[in-house]
Amino acid sequence: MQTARTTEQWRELDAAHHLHPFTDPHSLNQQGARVITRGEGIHLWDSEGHKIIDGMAGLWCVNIGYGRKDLPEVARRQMEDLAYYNTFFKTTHPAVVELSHLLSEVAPEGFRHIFYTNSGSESVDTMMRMVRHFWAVQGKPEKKVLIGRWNGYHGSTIGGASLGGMTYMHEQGDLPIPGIEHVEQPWWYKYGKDMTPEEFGLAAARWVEDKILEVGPERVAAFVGEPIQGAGGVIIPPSTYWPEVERICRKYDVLLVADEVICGFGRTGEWFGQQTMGFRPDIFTTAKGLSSGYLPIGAVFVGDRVANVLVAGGDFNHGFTYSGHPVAAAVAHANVKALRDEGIVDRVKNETGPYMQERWRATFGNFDHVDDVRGVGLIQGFTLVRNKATHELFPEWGTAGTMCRDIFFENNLIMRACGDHIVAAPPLVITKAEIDEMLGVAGRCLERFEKVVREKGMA
Ligand SMILES: Cc1ncc(COP(=O)(O)O)c(CNc2cccc(C(=O)O)c2)c1O
Repeated sequence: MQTARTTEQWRELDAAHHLHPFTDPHSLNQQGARVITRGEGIHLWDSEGHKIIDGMAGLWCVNIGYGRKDLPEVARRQMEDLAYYNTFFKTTHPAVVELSHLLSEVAPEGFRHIFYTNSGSESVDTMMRMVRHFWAVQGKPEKKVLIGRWNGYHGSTIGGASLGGMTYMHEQGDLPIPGIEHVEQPWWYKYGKDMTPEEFGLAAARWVEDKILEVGPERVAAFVGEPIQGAGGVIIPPSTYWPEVERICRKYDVLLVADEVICGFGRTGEWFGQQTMGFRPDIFTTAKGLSSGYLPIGAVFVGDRVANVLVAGGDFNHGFTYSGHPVAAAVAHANVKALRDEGIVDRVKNETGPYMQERWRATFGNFDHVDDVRGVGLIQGFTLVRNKATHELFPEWGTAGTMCRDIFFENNLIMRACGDHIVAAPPLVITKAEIDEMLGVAGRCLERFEKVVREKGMA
């Protein structure tokens, strides 16, 4: 529904009536929001007619690309047949049944049960209540502490924000809630420089063991982490980290949870990031790529050990009005089916992912203020540094990142600054030619960024 207005009119109404997430309203209203009106493949258009390369797939979510004609048609048909019915009180409907069956097929072995939500945050909160319920029904109600990582991101609900390790979120709303602990993140570039990455991965995993022993294994319900931290700046742990974390969780009988909201549905070149990073969780949370953002939906994949206890454990008193919403479920089914049947996930693994990683390193590997160039599949990043030789970061964390992000934006390219990490996660349908297009623009933007760094005397 797009009333014909000028950009200025949209901006004025937006400033008057719309509160944006994670935004300083005063600052935004001074410059005015960019009005995005259309999308096609990896490109967006704004109300001024600018064609924009969306190197972030929206918010890490439009895996299948913009402008699909099939998904709106699926939504229309489902809406006409059954726009809504709930899955409480012994009812179900074909859309959520078919989606559940399909998801059990694309999931790693041992995940046959799915609980539905409307977002990643709700998936995380669902998981938090589920793991505590899992131990309580087995007579261990005191086994309820959840361990996350500093600089991990698990959403913006009270539970998800508490489990996440973004301290600037904890400061708003008196978080974290009780029963949440954090360990340091497996960021080799900052914490592991005196070790090989492999040695650091084991050391970082031992932080989890130390915390379990500090809290007491009998009180720890689960350890929760993103296979690769996304919003924290694409922090890719060394290969030894996750297998060692899994070994430690098994040793102390602590459930292992993967938050796959970003890493899921092909982002890393496998269906799920746990497969790329080499570990098997007991539960994993998803959203984003489940529907490619075409409609809000999330899903918690429950492994057999937990599902068997839940199924036998009586009422799990949790759920949402829109859990398994018919239209969202139908669109998610069509989306996942297309990711599979059009070979999109396979192409990320075998063609466009390797190509992106090779071109990403070639494009950013030789700048004076860019280091730790990294990535896998179609999730990648690098860190802006003051001195590459000494690994010295810029003094005011985030200033350089914002400068660089703004230069991308001025050049009609969207990439994210997470502090001084620059990250990208384009739609999975990106072609090799579009990767060349995107990185051509990005490389020129980095040249501009380094010129500004020199002019400002930041080096
Ligand atoms: C790992 C993870 N877990 C949970 C959530 C929460 O999902 P919802 O937003 O749907 O409730 C996320 C979301 N990740 C997210 C959301 C919004 C912005 C950015 C960013 O990188 O700027 C990242 C996420 O990345």
